[in-house]
Amino acid sequence: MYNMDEWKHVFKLDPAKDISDEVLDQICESGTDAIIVGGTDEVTLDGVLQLLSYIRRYSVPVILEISNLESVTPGFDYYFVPMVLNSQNKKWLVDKQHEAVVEYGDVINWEEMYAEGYCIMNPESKVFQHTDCSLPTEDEAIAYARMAEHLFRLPFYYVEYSGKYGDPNLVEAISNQLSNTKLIYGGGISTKSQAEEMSQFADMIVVGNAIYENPKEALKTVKAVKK
Ligand SMILES: CC(C)=CCC/C(C)=C/CC/C(C)=C/CC/C(C)=C/CC/C(C)=C/CC/C(C)=C/CC/C(C)=C/COP(=O)(O)OP(=O)(O)O
Ligand SMILES: O=P(O)(O)OC[C@@H](O)CO
Ligand SMILES: [Mg+2]
Repeated sequence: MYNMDEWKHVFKLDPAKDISDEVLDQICESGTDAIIVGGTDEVTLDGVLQLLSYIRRYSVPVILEISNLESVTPGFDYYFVPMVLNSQNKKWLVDKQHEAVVEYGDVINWEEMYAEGYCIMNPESKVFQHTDCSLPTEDEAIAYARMAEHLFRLPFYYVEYSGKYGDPNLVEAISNQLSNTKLIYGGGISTKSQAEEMSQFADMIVVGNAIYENPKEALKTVKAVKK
């Protein structure tokens, strides 16, 4: 339906956070390639449905990044399924996903599902703590990327700095290892120049918190990477 290979910029909206209709309209009309709906905690079915019905008035593709089973609903274009590669607890790597497939395996439309191998690099972030991660060294993060590409053949490897701007040198080093697996970078992008810098290396950049903190600047990140 859509060509994800061409996506360079996505906004991530958190169903647990308040946003005005005005900002939501601007996000949907910004020219971004897609909108991801997702967050770490307090993601409810009500919150997800509210965002979905609003975004659906626009033509922008909309993806649910699944954080819990209770908030999964039909109606999205795609579903991204996180697998946290640097979690110390296999619950966040494979068990939660396995539980979902045991229960709903017969009704899943696999064409809509895309796995994301997450490498979470900010120890201060909620998601790092929630999923019991350990901080990888640069070499270890590169090794996860190699596994994502060559062993697991994942569609996406997600370098996640949630809430903090990350290290462009690491993102560059990781990008040099990936050919088929797409590299997603997210975390702390709040200006045009940060968006430009990370999109030199990542296939797709994700802008989340800046939407809530400084929507005017967040909107400018779209043009910065899509010139
Ligand atoms: C379409 C349909 C109705 C289908 C029915 C069948 C069905 C239910 C299919 C689902 C199949 C499936 C395999 C589901 C997986 C279920 C699941 C619970 C997987 C676990 C995912 C996981 C590891 C979650 C942990 C949290 C996490 C990594 C979330 C990702 C998003 C993320 C990193 C958010 C960061 O949050 P952020 O915004 O930075 O946080 P702040 O609030 O601090 O800003
Ligand atoms: O909220 P920020 O820090 O922009 O991060 C975006 C995204 O990677 C969060 O999952
Ligand atoms: Mg967020």
